Amino acid sequence: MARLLSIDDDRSVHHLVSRTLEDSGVEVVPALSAEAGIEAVKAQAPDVVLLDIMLPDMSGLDAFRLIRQHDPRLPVIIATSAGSSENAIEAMKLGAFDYLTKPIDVENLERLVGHAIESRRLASVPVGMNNLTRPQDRGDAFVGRCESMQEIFKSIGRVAPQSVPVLIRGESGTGKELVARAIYQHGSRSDGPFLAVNCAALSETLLESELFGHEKGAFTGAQDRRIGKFEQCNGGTIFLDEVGDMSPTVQSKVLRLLQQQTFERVGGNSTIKTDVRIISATNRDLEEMCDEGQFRVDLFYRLNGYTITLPPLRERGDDRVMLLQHFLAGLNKELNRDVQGVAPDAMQKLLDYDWPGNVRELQSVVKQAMLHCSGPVLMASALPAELQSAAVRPRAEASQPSTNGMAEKAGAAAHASSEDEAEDFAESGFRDFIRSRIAVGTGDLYAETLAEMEKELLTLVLTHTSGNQSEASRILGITRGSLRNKIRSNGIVIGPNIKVAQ
Ligand SMILES: Nc1ncnc2c1ncn2[C@@H]1O[C@H](COP(=O)(O)OP(=O)(O)OP(=O)(O)O)[C@@H](O)[C@H]1O
Repeated sequence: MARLLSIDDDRSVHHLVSRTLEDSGVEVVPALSAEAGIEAVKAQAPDVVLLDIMLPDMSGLDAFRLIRQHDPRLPVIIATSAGSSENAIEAMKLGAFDYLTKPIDVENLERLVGHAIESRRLASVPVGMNNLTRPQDRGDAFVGRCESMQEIFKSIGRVAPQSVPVLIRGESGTGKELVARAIYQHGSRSDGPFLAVNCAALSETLLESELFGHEKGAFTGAQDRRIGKFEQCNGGTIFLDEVGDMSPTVQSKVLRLLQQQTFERVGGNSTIKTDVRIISATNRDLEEMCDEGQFRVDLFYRLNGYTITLPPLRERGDDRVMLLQHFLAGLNKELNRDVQGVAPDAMQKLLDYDWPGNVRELQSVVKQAMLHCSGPVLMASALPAELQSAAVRPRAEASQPSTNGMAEKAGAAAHASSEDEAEDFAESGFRDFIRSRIAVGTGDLYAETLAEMEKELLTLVLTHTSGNQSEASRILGITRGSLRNKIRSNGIVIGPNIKVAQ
């Protein structure tokens, strides 16, 4: 659960903030003075601070400086009354996350707190580049053992300590944001801020103002001066995601910033200097965009001080099985489940699929499948429709996992179809099934046997009760709801004959 520390001498503000954030699952810790707030920063490890600029015992700006000394990455949102926005702007220049004017607009508060918590995650949750699946570890594991991912990890290590701009390329969902965070965390600016901006998520005007700030009255709705991310991020690292989506105006301002580290706020005359490292990412073909005049060639070369290109998931061989196990372990914890393995036919479908959405899609498929199946084994019938209908690629073309380590389990499973196994199990019985799986070199026998036993058990009992589910649930000693889920997840069809759908 995320935690917000609200530092304000007005109790009604704490009340309002708690009520507003109740449904977002954010815990609110109140502090009535700057001193109490600074103590709470140390003792309670909040993820975000809402700091009133007018406090009884200290100026908000001084309190902000002390908070920064303790935790330079903690996002602080300044709350200011109308007329005292100059102080808030000053705090923004010093690196505050954003500011709100009182009376607090609850929608704005909710939005800003959401952004701040996400920003805290990006900057502070460590990205562990190791091959071990240890869901108990704090942080996000960056899983990859195949050669191309090992090269990526080396590249991150090589480029992180230098201040050169890095361009991260790769299809959607391949882990570009993880790479950006790893570069920041392993770099020489890791004590400075890390701010991420998605260039595709904002209109041209809003993106320009988000990056460079604006002066009061620069455009309709610009009621106050606003400090942009480049100014706020002085001394830090900025992550420009979807950089191919910047308009020509923004492109030329970013180019100048890269060349001279200077810019002007929108509607402003004074030139501002900033020292920011730029990491950018895209899944677009920037060379083609340059050829077509949609992206500035000089900007492309500037951003591209060093390139890291992530391979698509379908080309990562054994890593697919490792990632699958990694997500299963994490989701078991998150969903309070105990799924221990993947049925052979489900594994085959997972390996045959092309994964256009890459690692993000795999993560979401595993979650959906876990929500659909109730047993200890992830069954093929629980997989979403796109995997059920995916054309099976010829084995020689598909990048199949090798037959050692984790992948052996899936590799072995690939040698026998689910129908063969079901028949084996029914006709030759339990022992023969186990012997035959050992003979083909399985490394996942526990899960395979439980999966087959569950299908067999349900089919036999439902046949005995002629499809009567109340009677079957009584015999099995499980609730009717649980039986219904198991029937669905095992693909059991109740008709004149009780059978497992093929
Ligand atoms: N190698 C990996 N190990 C563990 N998790 C990964 C790996 N690669 C990606 N992920 C996870 O997959 C999800 C998508 O990754 P990420 O957001 O970094 O991709 P992206 O390339 O930036 O996507 P997009 O192009 O859509 O912005 C995240 O939840 C991330 O933690």
